[in-house]
Amino acid sequence: MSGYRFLKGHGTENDFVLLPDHDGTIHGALAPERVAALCDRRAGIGADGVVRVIRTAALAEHDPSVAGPITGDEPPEWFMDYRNGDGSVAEMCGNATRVFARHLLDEGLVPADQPVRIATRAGVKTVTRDGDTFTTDMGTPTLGPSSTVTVGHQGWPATNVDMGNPHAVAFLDDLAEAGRLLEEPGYDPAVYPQGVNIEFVTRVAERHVAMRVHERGAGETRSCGTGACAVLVATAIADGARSGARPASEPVTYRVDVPGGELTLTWTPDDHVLLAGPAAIVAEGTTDL
Ligand SMILES: N[C@@H](CCC[C@H](N)C(=O)O)C(=O)O
Repeated sequence: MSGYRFLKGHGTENDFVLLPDHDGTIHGALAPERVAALCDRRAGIGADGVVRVIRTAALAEHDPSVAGPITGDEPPEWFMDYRNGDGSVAEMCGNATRVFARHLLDEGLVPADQPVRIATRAGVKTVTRDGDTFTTDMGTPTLGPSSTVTVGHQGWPATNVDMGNPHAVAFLDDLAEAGRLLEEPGYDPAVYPQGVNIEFVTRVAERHVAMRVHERGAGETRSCGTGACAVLVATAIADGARSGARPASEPVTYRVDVPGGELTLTWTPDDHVLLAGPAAIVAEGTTDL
């Protein structure tokens, strides 16, 4: 057998090709064309994004800018090098953190009895496991200026929530209003100069919402973990369950339904967002792509 190793995994059907490249010797700078070829759903393996599993020290050799967000005395050994399906680099992927942690645990690359610390371009994330549920501490959300998002001729006000990557959250009466999302929705490039992930949300019940997402660099996907975090923050503020600015005395928890499953989101009193959900590895093999 020739080629290099890959695994295929998903978190609530947000799917990824994992590339174990521990010392950064196989993929060098990981060309965007290779990422796009792997993610191609007809000519490739098919995925929303690629996750390179690489030692933090090895990636820092190719890309010194990754060292910035990973401060502290003990940087995690493993770096989640995330690329969108179009080959672009993304700072963060919430669903991929769970799949990444599961992979490290499955392969014995981290101790089984401790939380898994992962280095990312958006800082260090810690994942804990309880059976098949993986919970990632996604850190503190940042609110930005509101704007308008559009699909065709229809527009909605959107809450701006940064989870390490940018999000615009729009509330709809019915998720079908967003149409087929075959094209990128409109957004204000002055507010989002690096592009944006756009979430469309509708209320289901108290502390329970459903969402669809159009991801930057991937199109409409079946789930988005950082998007679900942004939805929690926007909804909790809209519901008066939490103020963006004021510390809270109690955690606020929402169920967020995505087309690919269900996520549980908690905004803690100390202003962290916890993302909980499943993570699966479904295949592995080798590829020449
Ligand atoms: N699906 C991910 C987010 C992936 C990156 C995003 N498309 C971006 O460009 O910011 C998630 O689960 O958070």
